[in-house]
Amino acid sequence: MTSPAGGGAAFNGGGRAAAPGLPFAGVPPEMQASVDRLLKTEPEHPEPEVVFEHGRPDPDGAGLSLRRLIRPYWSMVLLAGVFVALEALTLQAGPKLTQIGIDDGITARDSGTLVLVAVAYLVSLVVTGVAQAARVKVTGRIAACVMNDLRVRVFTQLQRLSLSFYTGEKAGVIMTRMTSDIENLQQLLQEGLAQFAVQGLTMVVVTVVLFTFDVRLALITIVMIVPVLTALSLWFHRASGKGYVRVRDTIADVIADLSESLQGVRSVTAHNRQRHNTEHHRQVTGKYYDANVRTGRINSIYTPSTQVIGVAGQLALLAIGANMVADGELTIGELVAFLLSLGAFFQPIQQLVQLYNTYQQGQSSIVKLRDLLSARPEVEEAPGAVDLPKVEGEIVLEDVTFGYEPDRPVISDVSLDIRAGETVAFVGPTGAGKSTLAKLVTRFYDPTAGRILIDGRDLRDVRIESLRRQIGVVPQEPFLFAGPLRDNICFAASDTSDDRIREALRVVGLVDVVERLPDGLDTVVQERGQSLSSGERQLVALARAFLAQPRVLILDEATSNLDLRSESKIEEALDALLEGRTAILIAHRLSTAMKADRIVVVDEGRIVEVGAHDQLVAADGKYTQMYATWTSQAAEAH
Ligand SMILES: Nc1ncnc2c1ncn2[C@@H]1O[C@H](COP(=O)(O)OP(=O)(O)OP(=O)(O)O)[C@@H](O)[C@H]1O
Repeated sequence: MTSPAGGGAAFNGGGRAAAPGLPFAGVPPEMQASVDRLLKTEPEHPEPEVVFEHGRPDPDGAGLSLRRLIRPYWSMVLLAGVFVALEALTLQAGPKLTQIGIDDGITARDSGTLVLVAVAYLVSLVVTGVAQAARVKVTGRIAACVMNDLRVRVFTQLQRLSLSFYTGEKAGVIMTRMTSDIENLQQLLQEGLAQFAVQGLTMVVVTVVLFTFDVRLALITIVMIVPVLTALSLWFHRASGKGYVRVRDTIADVIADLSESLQGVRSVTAHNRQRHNTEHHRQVTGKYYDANVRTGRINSIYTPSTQVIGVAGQLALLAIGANMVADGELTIGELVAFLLSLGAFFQPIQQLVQLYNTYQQGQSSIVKLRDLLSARPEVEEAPGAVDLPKVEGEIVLEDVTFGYEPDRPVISDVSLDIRAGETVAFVGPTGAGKSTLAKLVTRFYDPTAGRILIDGRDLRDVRIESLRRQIGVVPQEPFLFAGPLRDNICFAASDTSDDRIREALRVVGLVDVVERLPDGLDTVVQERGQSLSSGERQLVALARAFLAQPRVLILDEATSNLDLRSESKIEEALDALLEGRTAILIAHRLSTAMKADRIVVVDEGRIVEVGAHDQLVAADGKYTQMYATWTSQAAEAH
């Protein structure tokens, strides 16, 4: 489960000398000893179990709870418990030792006892300090382990969920699950729970100590102070509980707004929306500010009030106790010890109430995370799903109906046979449902009625991974990841040789572009591929598809951002790419559609015409009109 040291493997060169001219090729021998020493001090990083399978949802997502999260680390929890008990006990030795020091040392003029008490006091302080340090270390380790497990689980779940989840939930809100919700839990595990135990135990110990000093004084304390303190604490608990819910909700809004404006930065700049966005963000952060001020105000009332009650109580008890000392019912040492313990009695009450809020925040984060981890992907792999063997590529749609919202179908009763190796173009007006049909074929969504077959097998009966391996998609706006261009090109086939990459570059006409880049294939592409033009990004996506060699290819306006020269340059590449494969082209330009064996005209979610270009032009239907408009526009442009 554990590896010797994080990142150690990269440095275990056994003192190999750096190759000349390559300063970072290895660790220089004179530094190896220091590196080994450093690695020994590195903490062990447990390897979280990474299991990703479409058909295996999070096994414990619906039952997520604090208890289950810490259960794998029970031995560390036990150890922390021992340190907590030790800390709570030794903390309370002080007042008792003070009493002995005063009564048996100072009053009795016994310097030996006084020295002994002083030494014992020192030892108790050292033990408290050591126990505290050990407890913090162990709880810190537990929190780090649990958080690491949880982060991997949440990320794996996010990879598993279907596209519908991402259209229904704001990216920023999903981010808060990974940031503030997990951080809340971290705080709870690292300090909260242990403090809860320390303070709880302290209260019990102090109550017992107060009663052993003097039963009457202890009873007076409980009758006089506890009801007032309880009432105040109940108010605080309710008020701050509400306050923290507001804080949590408003921070989610702040992150959501920030993430959206970062993603839409181009549109914001182009439409001069900066001022509007700044004002909007000010309002959103204003609500967060208000929520924080509110909780601050509640804290500012509670903490000093409890202190005033504490001091008033101590004063009253000092007066009562002084009388008892005068009457000879109590020694001075006992009174001082009682008053000291009284101080330690108020603090845990105050802290416990505040900690309860940390606990509540952690619990509400657990609820949110549980919702996320127990969400079932809308496109779910059937338990008996089988690996799809290498397909010929025949695709059949049988009476397919689908709507993103169940009561608003965007595809109605569509039936279509696409032969293996055939190229079919989907054309039709904006919003007709062309891309939706393509998404159904790749099983990004499942039809609400009807079925889709590939080589005679229902898509729902095959394993999703084996299906997607054989279906390549080149989207209109391909996404490039921050990192070397090479990795982006080999996205679907990571162990591709440089020769194959070069061939792909040549075929799609990217050679010139790569040659112009400062580091060629190793040039680092910025996030989302912002440092490349949109046409170049489309070429990268075509190269990806070329390397993946899928049996079925879906090109969603895949060449729409290329100029005519580039498009004609890759025409041959496209022919090579489509050769022998089943292909679906979603086309706005009829010049692209004309390349297809058959054209499918989609309108308002239905197929209205199917046929070869010449047939459809002659049919005097929807396509004839589209073609007439297109030719007249082309003539005008000419
Ligand atoms: N995620 C979604 N949630 C809800 N409705 C959606 C979603 N995606 C698309 N739609 C709706 O479904 C309908 C079909 O959209 P689709 O993207 O398939 O059209 P299209 O024919 O590909 O259009 P275009 O040519 O403009 O790309 C549209 O009315 C659209 O508003």
